[in-house]
Formats: sequence, structure tokens, C-alpha cells
Amino acid sequence: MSDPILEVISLTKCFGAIAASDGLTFSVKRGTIHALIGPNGAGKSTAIAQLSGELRSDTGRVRFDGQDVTRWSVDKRARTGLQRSYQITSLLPEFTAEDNVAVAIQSQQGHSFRFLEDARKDHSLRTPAKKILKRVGLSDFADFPITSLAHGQQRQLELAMVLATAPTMLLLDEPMAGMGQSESLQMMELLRPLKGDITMLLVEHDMDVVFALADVITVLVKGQALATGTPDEIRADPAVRRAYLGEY
Ligand SMILES: Nc1ncnc2c1ncn2[C@@H]1O[C@H](COP(=O)(O)OP(=O)(O)OP(=O)(O)O)[C@@H](O)[C@H]1O
Repeated sequence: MSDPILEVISLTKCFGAIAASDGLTFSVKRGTIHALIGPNGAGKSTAIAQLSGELRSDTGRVRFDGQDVTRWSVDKRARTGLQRSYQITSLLPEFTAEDNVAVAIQSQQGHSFRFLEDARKDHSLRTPAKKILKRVGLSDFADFPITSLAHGQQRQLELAMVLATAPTMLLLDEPMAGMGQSESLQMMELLRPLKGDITMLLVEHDMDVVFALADVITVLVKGQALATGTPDEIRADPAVRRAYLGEY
């Protein structure tokens, strides 16, 4: 299970004179949690957007699960299992947590979002929706309208929504953003057991989270991969310490 599921090959994206990705090359092994770290403006979010298909790359290639997906749309990548985590804005605020997950399961089954009412009434979606809510620790909140959920719970629901689409690989851009320490710990405990089934590429500023969760870390500086290695290798890498980590 150590073959790469994702290969990023010389990916470039320029915004005017700024090369946000500049020949970015790294690969992610199947079933691992791989973190992308680096200083502000290093190109982490740009890389995630290029990999999800939201941003079209200027040059370079992306291979996912044996296929060249470089020119594929967001939807086509998602249908193949390469999925970015949902933002709360894509949730339906007037619906309950369970309704939202049911809609996400239904959309994965090939129905469009115009069958919202059907998703609410379709009892065959209830059991899988409850199972997913349990997986993210939200069983007690299944019947709550999502506007009444705390911030951390909304992030857990975002994770539930993306799990409902049965991804092979998740692109997680700051899943702990805006969370307090206990919420952040809880999210870590939710992500950890997904490993193996789901490969994860994680952008996260909290180095405690990164070093506790990641199997492999790639350090980005100015749109390029400065180093890739295990947390211990990255911690000990003199070039990384100079460029980014300092005395961490
Ligand atoms: N849409 C855009 N238009 C112009 N410049 C952009 C755009 N998006 C990103 N950039 C620039 O590209 C560079 C990389 O930005 P990006 O947001 O990918 O970095 P980042 O590593 O995610 O940063 P942060 O840690 O602060 O979130 C920055 O110099 C940024 O200003």
C-alpha cells in the first residue's frame, strides 16, 4: 500500500509576476496523512486549489490513482474520489445536520441538489446518514438545525458531508482553523482513524497538529517543495529550520 496515489509534477501557477506554485513536485503515498506546511504566502492554498481543480495550472501535471487528471474539472476529480472538504457555506442552513448529510449522500448517488425534499423524505438515506454523523461524533446533534451548532460542530459536519461522498483522498485546507484547543484535539481524533481508508493531504498552520498527525510532511517555500520527509526528518532538516521552523 505504499504506491503513490497522488503525483504532483512540476506544477506552476502564476498570478501576474508572482509564481504561487513554481515547479512544485511531490507525491503522496496511499493511505497516509501528508501535511503541506510553509510560511504565509508559500503557496499552500494555491496548491490545494490546483489539486482540487478549482485553479487551472499554467504548466505541470497531476496524476491521481493512476490517471492524469490535470485538465479535469472539480466535479470529475471528486467523482473519481479526489475531494476537497466542504465549506460550511455549501451546507443548507435551514436543514438539520442529518438532512444535510442525507443530501450529500444523495448527490454522491448521482442525483442533483434539486431533489432536496426527496433526500429529506428518503428513508434509505437515514441509516447511512446516522452512521456518518456517528463517525464524526455528532450523533446527539442529528436533529439540530445546523445554524444552532457550535463552530467546532459545524466543522465536524463539514467532515461528515465530505465523508458522505465516499472519497479516496481528501484535500483538507486548514480543518482546524478558528478552533480552540479542545475542538482542535477532537478534530485530530476524528481524522486519525480515517487514515488507511482515506488518504489525506492536510494544510495546517498549527505545528502541534501537523507533527502529531502527519506521516509525511512537505515543506513549501516560494511555491517549491523545499523538503519532504517524516516529522522527525523534517524537524531535523537544517534547511527547513533555517527557512521556516526555527526552533520548533
Ligand atoms: N487569486 C490571487 N491573485 C493574486 N495573487 C494571489 C492569488 N492567490 C494567491 N496569490 C498569491 O500567491 C502567493 C501564494 O498564496 P497562497 O494563498 O497559496 O499561500 P499560502 O501558503 O496558502 O499562504 P497562507 O499560509 O497565508 O494561507 C501569495 O503571494 C499570494 O499573495
